[in-house]
Amino acid sequence: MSSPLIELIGATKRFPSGSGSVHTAVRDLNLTVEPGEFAAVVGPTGCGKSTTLSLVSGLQPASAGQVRVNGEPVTSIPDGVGYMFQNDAVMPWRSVLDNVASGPRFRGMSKSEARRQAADWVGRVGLAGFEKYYLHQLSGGMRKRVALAQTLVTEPRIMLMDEPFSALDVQTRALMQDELLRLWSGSDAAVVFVTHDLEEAIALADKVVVLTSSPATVKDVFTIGLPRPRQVEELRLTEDFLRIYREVWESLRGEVEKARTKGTTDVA
Ligand SMILES: Nc1ncnc2c1ncn2[C@@H]1O[C@H](COP(=O)(O)OP(=O)(O)OP(=O)(O)O)[C@@H](O)[C@H]1O
Repeated sequence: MSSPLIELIGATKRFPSGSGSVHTAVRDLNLTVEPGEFAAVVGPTGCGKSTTLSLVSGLQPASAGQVRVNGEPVTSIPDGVGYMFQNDAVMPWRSVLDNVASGPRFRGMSKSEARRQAADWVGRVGLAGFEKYYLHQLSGGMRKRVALAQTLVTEPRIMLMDEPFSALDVQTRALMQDELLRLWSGSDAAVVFVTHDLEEAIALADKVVVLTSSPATVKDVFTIGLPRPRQVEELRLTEDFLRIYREVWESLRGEVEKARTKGTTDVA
């Protein structure tokens, strides 16, 4: 049997903290993600969600356990990984087109081919006509579309997304969620999507992974059998969605309460 595209086996991450002690951010975490699967990761604030992503991206080596991508141990940033974070990695001094072309250029593609592919993706994210604009001329939602095109233009096999839409207003956020689902559905990419927002997690994902309060380990994994294609705003009103929400929240709530007791003030 072939191994999953992403595999964390007993993954643990410790960071040095003050006075020579060690802080365990992630402990004995097991997780698999298959090609074409959309996994959302939720957990209390500060529990270790971003650290979990950084293990998959190779930005942080595991202190113990194994992290594999495509069956190979992760020792550096694996090929075929695209990122999208809360703060976009867009360059304000470059036009929309050149921002999107920068990834393929960095990977050695000729300027003309990179721009051709970038123009295609700018169109696919709904920004045709804005190729020559600079970032300050765009709304927050449009900048997010640029970031999405930047991520997708390299046709990643794995998309690591860390609260990419959390800075957007509610309506723009829903639009971007739909947009992400539409674009991802045409690919075979595996997605790991970290969010504080349980509704977002359920609306987008095939499975929702609930992490414990710090240190993060997997508490529960919920399969989300809601049919696709999905329109997130309509989906949220359905009985099935609310039933799943109650079920997952039941699991998450205990961890949020534990985190609060430990002194964390924000909620998942
Ligand atoms: N590079 C680092 N060095 C030291 N400690 C770190 C480092 N990165 C993360 N941590 C610690 O690990 C813990 C988990 O952080 P992480 O950012 O993974 O949590 P999170 O669940 O993504 O947080 P949030 O919900 O606020 O986004 C925190 O206590 C954090 O301070």
